[in-house]
Amino acid sequence: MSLQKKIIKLLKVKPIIKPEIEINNCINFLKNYLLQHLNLKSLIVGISGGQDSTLIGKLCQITIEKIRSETKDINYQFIALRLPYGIQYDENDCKDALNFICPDCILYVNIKDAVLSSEKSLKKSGIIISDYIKGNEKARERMKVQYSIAAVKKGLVVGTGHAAETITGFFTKYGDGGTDINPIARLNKRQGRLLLKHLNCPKHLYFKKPMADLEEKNPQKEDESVLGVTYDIIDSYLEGKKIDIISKKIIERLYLNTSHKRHGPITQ
Ligand SMILES: Nc1ncnc2c1ncn2[C@@H]1O[C@H](COP(=O)(O)OP(=O)(O)OC[C@H]2O[C@@H]([n+]3cccc(C(=O)O)c3)[C@H](O)[C@@H]2O)[C@@H](O)[C@H]1O
Ligand SMILES: Nc1ncnc2c1ncn2[C@@H]1O[C@H](COP(=O)(O)OP(=O)(O)OP(=O)(O)O)[C@@H](O)[C@H]1O
Ligand SMILES: [Mg+2]
Repeated sequence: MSLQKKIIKLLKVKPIIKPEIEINNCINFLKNYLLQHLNLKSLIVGISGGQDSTLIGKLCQITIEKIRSETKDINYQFIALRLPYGIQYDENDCKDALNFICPDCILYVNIKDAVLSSEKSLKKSGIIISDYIKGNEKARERMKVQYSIAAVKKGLVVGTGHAAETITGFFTKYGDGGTDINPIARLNKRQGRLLLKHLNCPKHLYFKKPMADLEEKNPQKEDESVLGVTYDIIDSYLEGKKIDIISKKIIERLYLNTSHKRHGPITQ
């Protein structure tokens, strides 16, 4: 079996999807998990103003509304987290995403002081972190805040990771990769876009160029410029299509180099 076929099988990506079916699949997946674990009462997602968190935020809000209506238990809630590092460049997109999602609750925690404090403490021990490493610290600080809130609010941290990120390892280990449940893991980037379109999301949110926006020296750097390959090509690869040989090599190298990110800690 070719590596492409193995990856597709492992990540469970379908070549063609029906958005309404995938939306219901995600909602039922989240709903069933919550109803099987009655100690959990909330879903928690960091909302960045980007495509993935807009989709997951909307799916979580719909799920919670459904559970509330079926169980008559008003304690179930969706908590959208604003987690900027200082001032966010795409603040307006974030507001638009929240208007689209209409979350039960919005909490705002600025992660800048915590990240700077961590950088300062490391410096005192002689460890100087680069702008790139500091970017990963931001992602881990966001993870930490989400888990603090989950602990207080009986929550489940919902991940926004999808197959185009998983295959390339394009996430911070134990940062945005550190979550409890990932409803869109089997979708690629353009399939996520299809779901948002079906949910009547404002176009500018799902046509926005994907960006991690973690580096201070390169604000709003597009993911594709870091990856060296476009999401469109990654998506085609994941759908089993034939792509050009250079892109295939880039994707498969990224996949093989990041295998440690797709499982738990290495044991003997
Ligand atoms: N072979 C190996 N076996 C086991 N563990 C290994 C390992 N190699 C490194 N490691 C560990 O992994 C660490 C490196 O992993 P990590 O800390 O993740 O760091 P790294 O993979 O270098 O950086 C994360 C990348 O994801 C991008 N990102 C982050 C967040 C969000 C998004 C987004 O748009 O979605 C993208 C970010 O821009 C960056 O390019 C090492 O410090 C080491 O501890
Ligand atoms: N400023 C932020 N505020 C809150 N959460 C954030 C912020 N930045 C990143 N996150 C969280 O980290 C996740 C990973 O970031 P990522 O950039 O992959 O996704 P996105 O911004 O939702 O979509 P896109 O990939 O299209 O930019 C986000 O989905 C979100 O949950
Ligand atoms: Mg983003």
